Amino acid sequence: MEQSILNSYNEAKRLYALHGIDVEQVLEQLAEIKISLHCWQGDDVKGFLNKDKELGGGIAVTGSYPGRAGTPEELRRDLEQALALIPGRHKVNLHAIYADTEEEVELDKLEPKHFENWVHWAKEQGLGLDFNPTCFSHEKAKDGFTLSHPDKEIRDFWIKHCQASRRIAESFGQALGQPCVTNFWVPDGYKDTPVDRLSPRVRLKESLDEIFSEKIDESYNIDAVESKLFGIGSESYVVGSHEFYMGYALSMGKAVCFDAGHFHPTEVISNKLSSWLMFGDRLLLHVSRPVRWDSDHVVTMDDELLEIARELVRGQLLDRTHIGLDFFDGSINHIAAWVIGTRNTIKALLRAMLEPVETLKQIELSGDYTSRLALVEEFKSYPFGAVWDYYCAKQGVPVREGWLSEVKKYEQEVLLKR
Ligand SMILES: C[C@H](O)[C@H](O)[C@@H](O)C(=O)CO
Ligand SMILES: [Mn+2]
Repeated sequence: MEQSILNSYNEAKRLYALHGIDVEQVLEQLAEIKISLHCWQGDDVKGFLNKDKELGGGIAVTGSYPGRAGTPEELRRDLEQALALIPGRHKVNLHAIYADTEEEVELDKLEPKHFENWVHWAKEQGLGLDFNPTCFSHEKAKDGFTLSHPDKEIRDFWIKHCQASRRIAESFGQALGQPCVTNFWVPDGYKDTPVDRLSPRVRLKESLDEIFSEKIDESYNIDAVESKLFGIGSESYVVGSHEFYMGYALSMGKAVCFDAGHFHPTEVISNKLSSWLMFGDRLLLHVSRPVRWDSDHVVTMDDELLEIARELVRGQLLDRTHIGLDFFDGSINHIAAWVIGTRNTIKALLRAMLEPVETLKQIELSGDYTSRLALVEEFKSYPFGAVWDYYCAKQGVPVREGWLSEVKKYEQEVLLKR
């Protein structure tokens, strides 16, 4: 390790120690946190089943940056490249449409065997896997409804797909010795104001009940449900609203997935986590960045990211939280997007861990809001960057922007030749 990195780290360690913060211990804790890298950033949410299908479900990718992965091998190689530039050991989050198979298989007929290559790879790389049924970009979802569709035949197709997805997830958990988190998100909703808001919700609940009726050991698979305020084409009404899934998850013992882009523009998920975890057992995060709408921009070190990290750290909620990413930007290098978003998420957690939480809580309790504001603001310029640099070097990944030249090299040697 470069001497200058070590010197800066030692000085930072001394400053943090003055506030009772044990930096070595913080770094040990940080190394335990897994971030789930969403595979769909690598190919603009195309997938490998039904490749020719348009992206549906009211989500959109803009940009046509060259080099996106076109095969499972390319996607794995790209993920390896990204992971080599990110400190720590993490997970990869797959959608059902990323099945790696030569077979022409419908979504309701998917089996663990269609994901065997992913499992072998994950084992070899020491990664965990998470999973999602893909209830969009499909003929049977083209009118905007899936699990709450009025037509029972269509509903049954999606129920079977979700049941198949849970079995695949269970096989991941069994093979990899760590639970797979399966997230259920459906786009169902109306563009314009509906007359009947209740019936689709009754149908969605019934479908979910059927999907979850099969008992699966939570040491292999953990179910999460993801709400949304609106999507393209479902501006006026989404069946799986926040209130719907809060109620469903609480009554059924499921996790809630909070996507940072799925609420009103002035609403933040950081303010919701502690409330949920008072009543629910665990949560899933979709760390994303909405710009004016659910635009799924790459995660930056903005106030909300830091506030999410602080909530998890200050409330000791990390043990009950699964952290996943959910952004897709087709206008920049696909691997750089992963690296920027994931490094920022880890860095935000580190920053939050390097705050004098207990002192701040005491100050707040005593009513000394002047000191609270003063300390919080001063800590924003404490030398967390020196600790981050040391952590990256210790974990064997590039320090500071050193990763960028590696991505550019990979772009020249691999991506631009696709
Ligand atoms: C591809 C993901 O499942 C999707 O982004 C979902 O999680 C979501 O956030 C939809 O807006
Ligand atoms: Mn999401």
